[in-house]
Amino acid sequence: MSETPVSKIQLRDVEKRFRSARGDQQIALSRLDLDIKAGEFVCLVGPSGCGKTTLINLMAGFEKPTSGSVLIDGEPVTAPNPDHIMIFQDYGLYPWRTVLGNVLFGLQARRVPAAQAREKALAALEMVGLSQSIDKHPHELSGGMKQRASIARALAVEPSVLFMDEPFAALDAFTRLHLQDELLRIWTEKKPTVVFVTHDLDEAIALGQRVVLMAPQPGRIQKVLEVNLPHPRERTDQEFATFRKRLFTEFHLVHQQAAAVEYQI
Ligand SMILES: Nc1ncnc2c1ncn2[C@@H]1O[C@H](COP(=O)(O)OP(=O)(O)OP(=O)(O)O)[C@@H](O)[C@H]1O
Repeated sequence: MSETPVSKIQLRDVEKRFRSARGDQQIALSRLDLDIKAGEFVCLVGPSGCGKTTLINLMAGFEKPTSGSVLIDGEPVTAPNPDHIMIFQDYGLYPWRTVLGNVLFGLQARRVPAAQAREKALAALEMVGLSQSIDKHPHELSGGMKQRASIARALAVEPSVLFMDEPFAALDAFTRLHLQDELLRIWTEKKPTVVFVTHDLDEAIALGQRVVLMAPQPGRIQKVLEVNLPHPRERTDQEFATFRKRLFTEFHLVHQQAAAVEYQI
């Protein structure tokens, strides 16, 4: 597989409001600015309801901003783009297709000639370690294998951006660590731009070049931290522990502020 094209993402003064069931407006994201470099790996963290999913949905074109602009490579994002792939927590595999059939799907949709599509699909499956399971159906796979299949399906079409919304949240700790390492290996090799939402601060530190800490009410960026730790990042290293302490301290502050707003302390 060749190296993936990469894209840069710019958000300028982005606001997103939703109308609640009662009819009043809720500000999910307020006046948000963010620049993500081409080929960068950025993690979004923050307490529940701070707008992480809303933000990634805006970048992926599933939602439109109420005001402000979301640009990828200078073009406004107005709809989902086949070169910008979203990977969800629930895998999104077609149960009636085999693993290979699932990975072929996106290539067939792009009318890639059959032989070339098969070659690309097999290469992507090899990359995620699923070469032995290409004829299985999703119900025959473990959670980790399903998520690997969905990553292979995304990689096969060589996306310029990978959006990942808590992709490993449903997996056990061992599988999760393993897939984090695999994702990093693939990113190092292919270098797509990656935007990764997680609740797990350790996961964000292990993966991200930058960690974007968000705060709620209204959803906004509280702090952007550069993770200046070389790969592979050992979760037991002193530098990792030091960074973790910094991020947890910041996270704690966000929580305290959110609680103060909620309970009007
Ligand atoms: N379609 C919608 N209609 C109305 N309100 C919405 C909608 N989507 C999100 N919201 C609201 O916007 C805010 C941000 O939600 P969002 O799901 O983006 O947060 P999050 O940080 O991803 O939360 P979590 O970590 O719990 O997944 C929340 O208050 C949520 O209730």
